[in-house]
Amino acid sequence: MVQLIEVFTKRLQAAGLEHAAKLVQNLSHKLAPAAAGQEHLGPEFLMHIAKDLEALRSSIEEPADGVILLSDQDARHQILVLEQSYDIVNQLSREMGLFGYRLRSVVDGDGLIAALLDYPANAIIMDLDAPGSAEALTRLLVQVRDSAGRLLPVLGVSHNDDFQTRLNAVRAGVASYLIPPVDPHDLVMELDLLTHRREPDRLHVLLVEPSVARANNYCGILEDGGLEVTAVSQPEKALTALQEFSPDVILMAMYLDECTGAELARIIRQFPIHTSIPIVFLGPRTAMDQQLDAIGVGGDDFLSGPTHASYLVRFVRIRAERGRKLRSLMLTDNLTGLLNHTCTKEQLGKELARAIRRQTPLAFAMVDLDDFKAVNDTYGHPAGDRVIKTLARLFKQRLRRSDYVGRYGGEEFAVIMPESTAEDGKRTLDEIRIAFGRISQIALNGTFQASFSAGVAAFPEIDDSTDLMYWADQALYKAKQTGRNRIVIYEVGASKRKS
Ligand SMILES: Nc1nc2c(ncn2[C@@H]2O[C@H](COP(=O)(O)OP(=O)(O)OP(=O)(O)O)[C@@H](O)[C@H]2O)c(=O)[nH]1
Repeated sequence: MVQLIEVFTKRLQAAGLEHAAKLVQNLSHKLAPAAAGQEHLGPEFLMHIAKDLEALRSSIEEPADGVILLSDQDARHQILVLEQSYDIVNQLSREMGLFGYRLRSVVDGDGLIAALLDYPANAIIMDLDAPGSAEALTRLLVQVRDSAGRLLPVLGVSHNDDFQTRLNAVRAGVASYLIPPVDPHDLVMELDLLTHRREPDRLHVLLVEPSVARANNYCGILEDGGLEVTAVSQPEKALTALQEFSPDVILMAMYLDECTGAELARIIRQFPIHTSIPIVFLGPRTAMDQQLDAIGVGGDDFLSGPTHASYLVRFVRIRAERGRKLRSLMLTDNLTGLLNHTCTKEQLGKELARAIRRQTPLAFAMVDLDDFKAVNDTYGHPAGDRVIKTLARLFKQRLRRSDYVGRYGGEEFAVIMPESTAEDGKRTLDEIRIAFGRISQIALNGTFQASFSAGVAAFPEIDDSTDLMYWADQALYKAKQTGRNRIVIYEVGASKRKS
């Protein structure tokens, strides 16, 4: 019997089911005296055994039922957890699973190293007190690095909040340090930061240059320097390119065919969304007066040729980086990092134009947190802010990269889903709604669940962005009227136009 348990435990460990293995061992220790007739098989004892069996059953289930893992995010979302408490692992799996993280747990350092051999983890959460000493922690993390073949971010959890222990952790290479009880939301936030650093997209340059030879020359140099370039020769094409490519900087010839560069700059600056894009004029060294005139009407700088290739690339890169930073400050919401109200509306216009041009569907949704006044009144404004941030994070994780989500108002969001019908949009939002409802929102005076309602409208049924917003809002109103915590599609035929 003892041998049987040992073999079975080893098989469970080999399958990566460390917790199940530990539970089987505990169970066998409890059953041994009963088997030897030294324990009375009363209801209390049997209840204990039943509880252990239930824990064993759930330890081999998927970490969080209903978790929808986005396939392209799987690898980034695999996390190894070194933690001996089954309850803590279970709670983390459940809550973090809602954000798409899949956890595999181990109970000691050896288990951690063994798991790294066949589990492509992207980060480690570990009880820093488990290795026993600072030296053992350092040794373990060196082993981790050797086994993984790369540096994995380690989030440490420790009961010790003193300077020396923190210093030991930093020296061992621990990236984040958390004190229990650990809120799974804090872990998700840390993991998002550590594991979702996206390679920044290449800096994008819009070149407005009527001479084909000069345009080719600039494109060649800038592209060789790692920049992405869209070149147009006519001024009116520049406006369309601006809409479509959102460049980080505009390089513009002083003299264009239909107008001057200064005139085109003035037109560009008439669009509020384009006020932060740096404009650099290209022209001969001699035209000092025109240079100053051009800068006076909204240009940012002047580049007179001929210029050395490496200087040109550095010059443009610096302007583009600054342009991108400014743009992100202007376009995103402080609390959530989502697009702000103005930018969301602009983006809807762009995406709808694209959908009309390509004749592909587009779903648009207005989303509003339910009974949010009561949340603020009962749990306080900071708890309310946290709910807003949690939903924003969930949107970012669950939506595709091609979707856009903006904070439209205080507790109101807008979601743009290109290439999605109203039904597709409803399905996606329903998955997010269900996941959101499962998240425990933690406040100082209690734990609660929050929900949201949404209304969806779509192209081609509706082909105007103001109408899309209006009808999505009407559908949202209906969702609220019919009980909240639901997604309602605007019904075509109810009345197609608002006027
Ligand atoms: N914490 C927090 N609360 C906000 C923020 N913006 C708006 N709110 C609050 O959100 C609440 C919205 O309340 P209502 O418009 O009455 O709607 P509701 O209580 O959510 O009810 P329904 O929308 O009908 O489900 C108000 O109490 C606002 O103060 C914010 O940024 N943070």
